[in-house]
Amino acid sequence: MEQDMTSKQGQERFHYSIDNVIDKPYNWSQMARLAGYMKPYLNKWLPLAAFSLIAVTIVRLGVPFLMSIAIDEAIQKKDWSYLLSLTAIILGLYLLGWFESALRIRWTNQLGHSIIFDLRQQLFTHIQRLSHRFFDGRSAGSIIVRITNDINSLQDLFTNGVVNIFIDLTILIGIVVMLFVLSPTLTLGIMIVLPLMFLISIKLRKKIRLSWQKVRLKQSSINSHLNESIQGIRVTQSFTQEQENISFFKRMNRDNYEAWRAATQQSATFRPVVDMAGAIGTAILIGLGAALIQADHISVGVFVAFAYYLGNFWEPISRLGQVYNQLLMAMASSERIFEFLDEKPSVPEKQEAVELGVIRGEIELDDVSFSYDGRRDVLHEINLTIRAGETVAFVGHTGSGKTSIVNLICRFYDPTSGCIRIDGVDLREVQLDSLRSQVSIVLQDTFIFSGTIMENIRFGRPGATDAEVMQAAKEIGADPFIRRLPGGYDTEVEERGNVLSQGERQLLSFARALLADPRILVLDEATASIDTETEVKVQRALNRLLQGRTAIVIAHRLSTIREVHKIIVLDHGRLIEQGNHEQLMRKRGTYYNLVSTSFRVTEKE
Ligand SMILES: Nc1ncnc2c1ncn2[C@@H]1O[C@H](COP(=O)(O)OP(=O)(O)OP(=O)(O)O)[C@@H](O)[C@H]1O
Repeated sequence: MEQDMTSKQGQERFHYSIDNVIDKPYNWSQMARLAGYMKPYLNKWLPLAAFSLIAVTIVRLGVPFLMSIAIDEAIQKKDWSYLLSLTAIILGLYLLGWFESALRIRWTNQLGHSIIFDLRQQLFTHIQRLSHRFFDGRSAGSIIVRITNDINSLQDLFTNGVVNIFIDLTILIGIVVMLFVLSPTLTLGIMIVLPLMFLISIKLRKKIRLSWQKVRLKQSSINSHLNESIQGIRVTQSFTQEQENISFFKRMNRDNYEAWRAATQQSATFRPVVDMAGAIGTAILIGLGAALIQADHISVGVFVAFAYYLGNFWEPISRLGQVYNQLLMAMASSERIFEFLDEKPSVPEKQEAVELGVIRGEIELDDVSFSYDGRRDVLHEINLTIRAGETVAFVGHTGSGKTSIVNLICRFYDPTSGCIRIDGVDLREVQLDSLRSQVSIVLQDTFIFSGTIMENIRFGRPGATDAEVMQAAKEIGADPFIRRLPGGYDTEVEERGNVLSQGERQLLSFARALLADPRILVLDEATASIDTETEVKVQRALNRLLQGRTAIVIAHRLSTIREVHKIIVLDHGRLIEQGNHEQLMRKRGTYYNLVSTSFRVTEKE
């Protein structure tokens, strides 16, 4: 079932298809897989778990039993020294109970957090390696939700749930056994309420579970929307859509609030059911107990022990209900987490993949066709050779397939048919790292990471020294503007590098690429118009960057195109012309038309 945010007022601008309300309560193989995450910690925690289990059982079962002895054997027989020793033992047991619970809270928390740490790390690591295809189909928000919310919802289970299940079950069984030992008649009398309680609670549980799932879905939508609306805030403001955004958020926020309210209300009905069962049980105890005492079937001590045991009986039942809920929530979350973990990269690395040595940088596309979705081919039988050290420009109308070829050369995707070779080696045969470490991409929209300018350039080669970073910046011509910044190379920039201008960001990304010193460089030239002075700087930097390596430029500026060795003209995914500027101009074909229509506006031919 798809969850979409349909509006109460017609068509919504935003659409989130995120998750489903899962109505199948159990998936044991999944639970076993989840439990597997405890394995590394078992050696360390099992002795503690065993200690906790034994200590809790002794305390919870022992105290009421000793009370009954104290009443029947010491108080009624006025044996004060016996009473004193029993009191001392009871106090000792309470002390043991206190020590156990303090210890348990600490270690179960540690266990839970360790498991959550592992799981989150594993999920993040896995996602880092997934292919572009995975990210094509998902919003960043929905991925973030899984790494945060879904994993958080497992936390409760691992910190309290797992351990409590064992302890509570043991106590429950222990109490029932003790009650039967003390008085089977009274026990049977009291247990009459149990089936009734179970019936009501099973009904309630299902409702409660579904309503909590709904809460989670609403939160996921909120998170996805938050992510999107903050990333897109500039567009929102420039189209003055803030009001619409606010009212959409308000609706989602209200939905979330309502879901919470419903879920907490439903959850709150469970406790009274348990309490009611407790009250009925107590009433039966008093009535039936009094009759049994009168008839000399049980002693007063046994009666008191019963009251104690019963007091301890309902709490674990109520807690088990809670754990059951946690278990179901965890099941829904783990299903989503495992779905990501099971996602295989769509460009798999072969077991026997070879490591590319230092490449010369010759690229060959041999009859390459490609489709993103398996339905529509965006590249058709491309044959192309780029010699080592050559600079090649891809030109063509928007959507003609320029970026797609580049995506294939970096092996973000595999061709549907045909083959791509670098220095004669099929890309499907090589280790991805050894390929990608020698190919750099400079995108139009330079991504700036939070950190200093220095760190941002160093991203190109993490091992580079400060001097090397500065050298790269100098060669590119970024040094003067960096030095003019308030903190120079140590100026902090934020995620999108808002303190920098478009041209400055480009120079920064060139410096980054120069530092990486790749054998193959792919450059998606920025389309945004920049002033002539910056243009000259960028062009000079570009020439420096392209020197001595194979370079592919998705070109948007005539000044760049004229300097390249070869121009490849694409049209609707087909390679239709290639040659240098003069040759293609003379041909008066597509390139000629492209230049006269697209480039003349901004530049003279
Ligand atoms: N991730 C994707 N999933 C599905 N289709 C895609 C994807 N990326 C691009 N396409 C489609 O592939 C075709 C070629 O796109 P491509 O990005 O290669 O064009 P381009 O020549 O680089 O265009 P532009 O100059 O606008 O960047 C387009 O029709 C586009 O709709």
